Amino acid sequence: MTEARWMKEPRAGRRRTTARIAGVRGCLFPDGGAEPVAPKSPPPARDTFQRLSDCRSPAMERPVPPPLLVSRLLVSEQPFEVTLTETVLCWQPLRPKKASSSGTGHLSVPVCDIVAVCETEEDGIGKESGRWQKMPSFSTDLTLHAFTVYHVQRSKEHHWECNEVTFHCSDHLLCNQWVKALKEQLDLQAMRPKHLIIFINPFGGKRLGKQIYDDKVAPLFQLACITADVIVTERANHARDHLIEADLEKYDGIVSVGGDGMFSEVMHGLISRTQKNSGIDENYPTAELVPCDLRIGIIPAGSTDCICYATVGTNDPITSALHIIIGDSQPIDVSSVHHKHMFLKYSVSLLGYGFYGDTLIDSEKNRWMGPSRYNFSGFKTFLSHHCYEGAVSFLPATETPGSPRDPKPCTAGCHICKYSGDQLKVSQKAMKLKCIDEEQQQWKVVKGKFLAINSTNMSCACPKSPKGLSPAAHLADGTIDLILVHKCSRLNFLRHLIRHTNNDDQFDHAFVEVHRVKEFKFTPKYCDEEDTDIQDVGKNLFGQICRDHPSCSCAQHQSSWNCDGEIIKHAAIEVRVHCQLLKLFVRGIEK
Ligand SMILES: Nc1ncnc2c1ncn2[C@@H]1O[C@H](COP(=O)(O)OP(=O)(O)OP(=O)(O)O)[C@@H](O)[C@H]1O
Repeated sequence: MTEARWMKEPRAGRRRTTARIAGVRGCLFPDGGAEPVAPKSPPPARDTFQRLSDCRSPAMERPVPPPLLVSRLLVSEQPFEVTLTETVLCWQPLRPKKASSSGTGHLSVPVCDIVAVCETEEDGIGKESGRWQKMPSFSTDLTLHAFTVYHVQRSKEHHWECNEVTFHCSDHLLCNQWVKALKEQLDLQAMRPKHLIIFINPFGGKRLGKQIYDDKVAPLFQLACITADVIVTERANHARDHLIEADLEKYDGIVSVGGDGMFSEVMHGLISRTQKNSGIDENYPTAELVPCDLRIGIIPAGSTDCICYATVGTNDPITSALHIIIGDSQPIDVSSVHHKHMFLKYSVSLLGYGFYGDTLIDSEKNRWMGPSRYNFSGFKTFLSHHCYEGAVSFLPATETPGSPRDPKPCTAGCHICKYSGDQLKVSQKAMKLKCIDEEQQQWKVVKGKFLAINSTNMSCACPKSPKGLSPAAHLADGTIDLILVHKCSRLNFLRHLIRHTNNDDQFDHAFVEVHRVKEFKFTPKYCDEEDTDIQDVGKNLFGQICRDHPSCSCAQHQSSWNCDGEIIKHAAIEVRVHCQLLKLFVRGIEK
């Protein structure tokens, strides 16, 4: 790996806020201007939850660590006292009034938010203007010594940008000392990936995946010295098949460039590979799946990018690339879907029968329309107003704090997810020891005619529905929010759908019920002929309900399940959540 040195042209994804400077002021410390660096042993790797508390307010919440380096350097032609500790780089103006007009804006950056540090080549010629810049009178040397720190800058609506600040030093030795000290601190950020495998779907969304990666993401990875094996997919399931066979030992993470379907493919490859390595049979519905070690990053380049939006708060490729670079890590729950004793799919966002299943089936016929196919097919499905008769059996999540009606959403560092993750692991072990039979737990059954049956593992927020289908769903608490929309008039259903796009409570309707569950099963009233055992279950559940009532508008046929944007043909399914099975290069939505 070579260090990236490409600071001549400002590129997409990096914002330069500091003015070029043309002079240096002598340092006050006799040994070249820097206080000595005390050698430290590396801190243990910490997950995003722990590192978030470091980043929030290092000075207020914990004792201030001793400085590793202190120097007087120039930033935007103004003298600053610059201090580096294990957790923060800060620069205090020595002439505060002038500093406020210098435009630097940022006076400290947590070390965990630093993307890269590079020595900057300066020769007294303003590289942007091409003209000589005004030199301060004390400068005797036209060759300047500077280094640039690239760091995460929060922008509006959860967007992150890569900002940069350039520090000018009196001599090369001091400059080297700073670059070395900063790089040493970056090397201690043990959660950061160094080598990635990247899959790009060239046909997802508006077919811009390759361009988005080349223009916005690759330069940032290069800056952060992240190397990558890039595979542009040539067919559907290319990424999944590759992951099942490839040597994954050499990678620190996997990146999916595309939409939710592409992410789903990568996720299936990784989960199946992990189970294969551990000798777990995915077809066994109650198998305890083994959590995946590698994290997955999502560079949004699809039509909806719901999974990215619901875990980051925006679908912006640069923001996602920066979360990958700084090594964020957020566990997420995954549901497994089985039909009888056959594994069908995994799901992390929406599993929807009826309205969302029918919309997906129709939208697949209209792929040529691009992302607008979802609006078109959604409208058609709404007009058709099909409802489907069946029975939903579910196991309520009783040990988990929180409810789908909570006013507060799951955010970065969520205590419920952390607590629930720990608790569920303990209770799973206890369950194994005591051999508690699931039959002993309290299953509930809801029979009826449904316009939609939706199960969500996360809020499922997306630009069209900023709060999502289940605004209080948690990313990693080991539960599913099960939303049952019973048969109602078109107008009422429209009212319910509209509430997904505004701040009104979409569950506050008599025909909508929502449950937080660990498992559920759906048995349609009308089954395929080969599903004889499901027909038997159906006979027990339904008797003669509705059989001779064509006017009730129940479709005699079945709908399909929309599983994270992929179609599942079987209507009768069993779904079970696996707490924190997967990790993403995100931190959840920041407050
Ligand atoms: N080279 C390829 N040719 C055809 N299909 C591909 C290729 N690579 C991946 N796919 C498949 O394309 C499907 C859709 O991709 P993707 O999710 O990236 O875009 P999208 O459907 O437009 O976005 P979203 O899922 O967010 O709505 C995925 O199921 C994936 O398996």
